[in-house]
Amino acid sequence: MSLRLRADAVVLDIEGTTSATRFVVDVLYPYSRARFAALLTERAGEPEVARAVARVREVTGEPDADAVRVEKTLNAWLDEDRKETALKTLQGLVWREGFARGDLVPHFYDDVVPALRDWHAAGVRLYVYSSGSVAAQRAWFSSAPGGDLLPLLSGLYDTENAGPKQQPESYRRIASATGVAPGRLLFLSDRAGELDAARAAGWRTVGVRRPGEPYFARGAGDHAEAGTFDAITVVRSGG
Ligand SMILES: CSCCC(=O)C(=O)COP(=O)(O)O
Ligand SMILES: [Mg+2]
Repeated sequence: MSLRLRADAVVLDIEGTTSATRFVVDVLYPYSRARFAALLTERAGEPEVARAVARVREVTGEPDADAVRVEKTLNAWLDEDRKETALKTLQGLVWREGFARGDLVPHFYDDVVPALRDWHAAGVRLYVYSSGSVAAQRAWFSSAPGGDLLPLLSGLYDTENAGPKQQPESYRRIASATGVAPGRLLFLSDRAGELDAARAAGWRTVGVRRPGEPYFARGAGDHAEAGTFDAITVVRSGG
């Protein structure tokens, strides 16, 4: 089924929406898991690492947790696929270097990049809102196989600068930062809980349901649905 929606900006979820969850879980997660010990010991003095470690200790209520204990916590969160901000910050630091070295190449579903180029060419602004950190998002989109996609993007949001993805307040914060009216923002995500929160903030929503994705069977609740990005036509104000 194809959808035609009025919006001035599209906000993209990554995992399960632009890209395969399997790639994130089978490639990115092991890559970070194998490098946490070195990050926590050799780079503990870097402000970003120190801040994230302090947050891990705060969340777990273990103020004296040493590097080994923090690593155990991070790995347990990875096993649960818990979208904890401190975990995402530390993963982002590791992945950024993996992408820069060419160890990692991001995955995008085939329909995604052509649609992003079309929407951008039509004057639709594009943003990202993902649990993956802004550092990870920047590395992800700039290392896209067909060339750097960052010039297409007007802004990047994560759980650090916008807040949790299932809370309407996060979507209000993003709307206000972009200056786009909530009713003109279209959020694409694989998770009904995120779509519900966006709609509660007055946004338009489309559930992206791709066969094989973990949330495919659960459906998108009562949100409009699309199986691929090329099934979505975005029409700007006055268009
Ligand atoms: C390049 S972001 C890596 C993906 C990730 O770690 C993640 O948690 C994505 O979650 P999303 O909110 O995009 O479903
Ligand atoms: Mg997702």
